[in-house]
Amino acid sequence: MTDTLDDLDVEGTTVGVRIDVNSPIGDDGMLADDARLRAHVDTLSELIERGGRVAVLAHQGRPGGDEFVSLESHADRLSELLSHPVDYVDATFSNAAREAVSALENGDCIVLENTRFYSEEYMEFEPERAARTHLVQGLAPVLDAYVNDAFAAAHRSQPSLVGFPTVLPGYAGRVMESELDTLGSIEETPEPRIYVLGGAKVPDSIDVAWSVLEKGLADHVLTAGVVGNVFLIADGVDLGDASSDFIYDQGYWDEIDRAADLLDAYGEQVALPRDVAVERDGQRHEIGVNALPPQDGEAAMDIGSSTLAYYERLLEDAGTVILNGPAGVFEDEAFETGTRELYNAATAVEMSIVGGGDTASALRQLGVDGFSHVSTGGGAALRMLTAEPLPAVTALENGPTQQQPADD
Ligand SMILES: Nc1ncnc2c1ncn2[C@@H]1O[C@H](COP(=O)(O)OP(=O)(O)OP(=O)(O)O)[C@@H](O)[C@H]1O
Ligand SMILES: O=C(O)[C@H](O)COP(=O)(O)O
Repeated sequence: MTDTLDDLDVEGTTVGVRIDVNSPIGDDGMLADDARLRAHVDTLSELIERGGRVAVLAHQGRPGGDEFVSLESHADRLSELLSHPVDYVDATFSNAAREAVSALENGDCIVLENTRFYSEEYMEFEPERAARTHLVQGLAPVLDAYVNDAFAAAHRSQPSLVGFPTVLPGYAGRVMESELDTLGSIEETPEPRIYVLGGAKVPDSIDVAWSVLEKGLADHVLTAGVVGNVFLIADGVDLGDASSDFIYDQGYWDEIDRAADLLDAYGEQVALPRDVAVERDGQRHEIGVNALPPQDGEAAMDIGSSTLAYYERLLEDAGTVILNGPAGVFEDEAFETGTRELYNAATAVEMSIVGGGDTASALRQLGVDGFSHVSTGGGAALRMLTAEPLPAVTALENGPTQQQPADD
């Protein structure tokens, strides 16, 4: 169990708060979607209202990527969402950062620079080593406590996530607390338990499928999206050149053998699409698996209505459903049906849990809601849903094992 904000004496305490606001960025280099910022409003408002001195730490994008930008527009948007001034400081652990943090008064909030502007932050370390990085050694001396609210990054063993709680008392923020409460007790959720694996991250999904079937966590795994296409090919279905080329181009060709091995081991429990939707004459056209391959150039873009009916029947008996990844190319109106209908059917299950950032935005776009829990995390949620520990949570649970570096 980790301590939470209920265990922290906030007033007058200088708190480093790690949040996950890794978001889509527009062509102008500015924040294009604020969903992840909204998620942290409760934690930050509570710390501000309780008189904390709040220094926010977060990453944005990956080095070299288009979304690797500063957190200045995030700070502006946070200020609007919190209805409270939030200053931006373009430093993370230098003298300038330390001075800004030391100057905080009760109820003040600042956002420090993108942690990944600093190279060690993009590496994974054991917590003790992470605690010796420049970021932690530079900033920890001016902090009294560390709050981790960045559930969506908790599968990364990076300095801002595992280093600070190794030298400072650590607490789970409200997002982290709610995610751990729901996803941490997956073994106790009502059975039968069904995992629906769609989307495009085929290797991750196959890892999850193996893990939950081996551990006896899943009664059934339903496949959809690119994941479903890979399983169909593994089952000997000819999906045609367009879908096969797509899978090959994504570097997922070897996954077909892994999917085939999984079908050999757990075929009874793994459900495959019975039909797919392609684009023909500018319209959605459904083809039964027995009538495949499609015509030249046609790709399987969604699951079809027979698959939906089949999956809906399986979901009727489920106690818990865990879903990750859209069932098709939901961005295209002709191929959003599978995702909308399947996820709608899932909301009727006693316990319905959704993981994945793209999935959450697909559901917002399609207007589907009513789930028991929509996770803020993609990779982190998947890892928890297979009952695997998250390094950042383990570091919080273990508590400080090293002395806080001194401010000299
Ligand atoms: N049949 C298909 N062919 C091609 N692309 C597909 C197909 N089905 C789904 N997709 C694509 O999968 C993408 C989303 O998959 P992804 O695995 O990234 O979702 P996610 O797990 O919610 O994401 P994350 O956790 O990274 O936020 C969408 O862009 C969608 O268009
Ligand atoms: O968006 C995410 O899944 C988290 O912020 C982690 O980002 P990363 O995959 O770049 O480490």
